[in-house]
Amino acid sequence: MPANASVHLAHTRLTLSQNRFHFDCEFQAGAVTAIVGPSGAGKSTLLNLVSGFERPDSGTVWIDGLDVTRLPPAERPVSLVFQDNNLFSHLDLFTNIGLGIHPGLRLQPTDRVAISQALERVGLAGYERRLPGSLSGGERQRVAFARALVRRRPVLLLDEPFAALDPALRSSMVALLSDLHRETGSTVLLVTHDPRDLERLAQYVVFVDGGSVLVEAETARFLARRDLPPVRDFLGLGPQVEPSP
Ligand SMILES: Nc1ncnc2c1ncn2[C@@H]1O[C@H](COP(=O)(O)OP(=O)(O)OP(=O)(O)O)[C@@H](O)[C@H]1O
Repeated sequence: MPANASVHLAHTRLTLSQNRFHFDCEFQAGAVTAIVGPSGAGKSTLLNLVSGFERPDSGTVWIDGLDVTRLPPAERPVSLVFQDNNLFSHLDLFTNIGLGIHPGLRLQPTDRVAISQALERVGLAGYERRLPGSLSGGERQRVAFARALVRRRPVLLLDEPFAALDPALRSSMVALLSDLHRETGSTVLLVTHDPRDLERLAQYVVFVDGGSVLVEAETARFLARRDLPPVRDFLGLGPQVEPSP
C-alpha cells in the first residue's frame, strides 16, 4: 500500500432530503488539506463521500486513481478520526486500537507491538488495559489518533478532531497531528471551524458553501482572498468596505 494517495471527487452529486450537494475537487497526495465553510455547508458530507458512508447519486470517487465509488467504507484505504472519537467504552484501549487493525481482533505479534508503540507515540505508554471512561477527553482523542496510526492507511480523514478540547489540549493535539503527518506522509483531509488551523497545519484549503466547493487553493492564496463574503465571514474580517468615489 502506498504511504499516501490522491483523492478526487469527480462531478459527485448527492441529495439528502432537501439538501443538494455537488462536489468536484481534488486533494493532493501527501498534503494536509483543510475543509472549511459555514455550518451546514456540506463539509462532513464531503468527508462521508470519501469514506464511503455516503454514496453519490452520480459521479465518481477516485482514491489513488482507483474508482472506489461502490466500495464499502471498510474496503477503502482510509482511516477516520471524529470529534467524539468513537471508542467502545466497555473495551480497553488495547482492544479499541486492535479493532482498527483487524475487526475480528486476529492480531499478529507485530500488531501487538505496533499497538503499544502507537500508544507510546501519542503519550499514553502503558495505558493498554485502561478503559476509555477513565481517560480525559484529550487522552481519548489521543487514543483515536493511535488507532488511526496503526491502520497505516494512505488517507486520514479528520472531522473536527479538536472541537471538544480546551485551548491548551487543542494546541498539543495540533502539534501531534503535525508531527504524525511529517512522519507518515499520509494524505490528510481535515474538517475544521478554526481559521488558525489553516496556517498551522494545511498546505491547501477547500472552502465549501451551499453544498459545493467555492474556493480550492493553496493556504496562502486562500488567506489572501478578500473578495468573497463567505470567506471574509470565516476569516472574521467583517464586510468589505467599498472605497468612496
Ligand atoms: N443523512 C442526512 N439526511 C438529511 N440531511 C442531511 C443528512 N446529512 C446531512 N444533512 C444535512 O445536510 C447539510 C450539510 O450537512 P453537513 O453535516 O455535511 O454540514 P457541515 O458543513 O459539516 O456542518 P457543520 O459545520 O455544522 O458540522 C445540513 O443541512 C444537514 O442537516
